[in-house]
Amino acid sequence: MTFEQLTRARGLHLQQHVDVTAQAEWLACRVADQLRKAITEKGFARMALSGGRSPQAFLRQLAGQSLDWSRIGLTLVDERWVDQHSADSNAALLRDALAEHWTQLHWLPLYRGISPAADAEQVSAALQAWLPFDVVVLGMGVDGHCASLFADDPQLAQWLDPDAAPLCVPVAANAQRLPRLSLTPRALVNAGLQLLAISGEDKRATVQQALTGVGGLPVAALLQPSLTISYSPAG
Ligand SMILES: O=C1O[C@H](COP(=O)(O)O)[C@@H](O)[C@H](O)[C@H]1O
Repeated sequence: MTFEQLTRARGLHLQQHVDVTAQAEWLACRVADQLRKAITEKGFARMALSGGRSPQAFLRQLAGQSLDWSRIGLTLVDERWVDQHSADSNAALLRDALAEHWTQLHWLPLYRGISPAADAEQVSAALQAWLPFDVVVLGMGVDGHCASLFADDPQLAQWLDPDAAPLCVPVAANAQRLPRLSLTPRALVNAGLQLLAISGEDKRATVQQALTGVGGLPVAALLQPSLTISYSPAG
């Protein structure tokens, strides 16, 4: 089956873009519309965004949207356990991209500087009052990790449990990566708007593999029928 056929068969939506610029514009408009809708209906909106290298163009476009930022709560789907001065901080990526709105919006940090386990507990408690999110924008590594849910994490099965997983979990360091904090599918599914933004043939091949159920890829746990996959060829 082709990628298009597979996504359709699994009940997912697929939005394809001619390039990363068109993708960033579409994502920003779609996210802004959903935030406005939530603000109109409830008086506030809450969203969780991804870090990494991919979201920069989307975040720049989002910063240019006309929104009442004082009614928007923002957090991350994952974070390296580093403070916001580190080049590895996902919080710094969002803060820099949304600098003009930062003092208005309500920021819920994942990193709190106590310990990964204690920080995850604090975030899980805080998220109780935030869920379900109005908007979740996921990214994905070419290895199929999503948020900071990694295939080689010995605790992955625990973190993917849709009923019993904590909302935010500490992800242990290994030779390849720093300690991290990650939201789990229990926190990330059921959002009003759920997007997975990927770019490039290699990431598309990874999602295709996850859709066929091969390889135990963490992203597979998030490929729910309410999800829209936004795809562009690499820029
Ligand atoms: O580690 C991470 O990687 C993924 C993908 O990042 P990218 O650099 O390939 O865009 C990202 O979604 C996640 O938030 C980040 O912490």
